[in-house]
Amino acid sequence: MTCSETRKINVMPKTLDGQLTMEKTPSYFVTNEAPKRIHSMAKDIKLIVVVRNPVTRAISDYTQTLSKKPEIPTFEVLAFKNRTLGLIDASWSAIRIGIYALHLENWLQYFPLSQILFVSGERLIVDPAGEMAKVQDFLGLKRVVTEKHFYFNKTKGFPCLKKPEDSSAPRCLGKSKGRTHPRIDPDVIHRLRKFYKPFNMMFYQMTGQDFQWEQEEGDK
Ligand SMILES: Nc1ncnc2c1ncn2[C@@H]1O[C@H](COP(=O)(O)OS(=O)(=O)O)[C@@H](OP(=O)(O)O)[C@H]1O
Repeated sequence: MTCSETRKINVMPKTLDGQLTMEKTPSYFVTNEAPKRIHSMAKDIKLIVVVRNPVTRAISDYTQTLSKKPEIPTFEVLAFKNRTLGLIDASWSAIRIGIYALHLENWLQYFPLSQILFVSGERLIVDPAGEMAKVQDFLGLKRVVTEKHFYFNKTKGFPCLKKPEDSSAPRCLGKSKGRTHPRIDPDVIHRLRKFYKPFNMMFYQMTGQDFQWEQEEGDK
């Protein structure tokens, strides 16, 4: 266990009877050592993974880095090992993270599929209550969060909470969620879609869920 993981466990509140403790670290899904370590800590843990079209995910990842380091090369430059040959750079983290089948394989060495819930990032935007129903069912909770808790915020362009527990005002996610993505060369998007297709197919087969990423028109 790393120092930061030990620190995390030490600061986490004790779970009392009738309570669930949740912890969110997106990087665990793509960290090789994570499944083994988590399994040795809690074999019956429930795992939730939010996945979205890996092409959009890569662009979103790049957009986030760009906001912190505006001097980085363009997405088109970073995406290729050799653009003329159309050779994608799968070692670039923005691209590697989207090879979901590869990461899942690692988790399935330690956890059965029944302990993992895959939430569609696309459905979460168009039907947040529907996806939240699946989450609550998976966790064995009563469906407390429902349709009536969400509204679509036109300015933000995303669903927001009508009234969170801790305040009387509606609340959307912060400015760093739902940023406008830069325009990416359609040829590059096309090449990336081709690159991900076999991995996506493998992922659908492994999870028994068709996320329909091949049907989408744009990158969103
Ligand atoms: N309700 C709502 N409001 C705002 N944003 C929403 C919402 N639901 C899903 N999303 C999408 O979540 C994306 C950001 O999530 P991240 O994966 O970057 O978050 S985190 O790093 O795991 O904290 C973010 O990606 P970007 O659009 O690229 O910013 C959103 O598309």
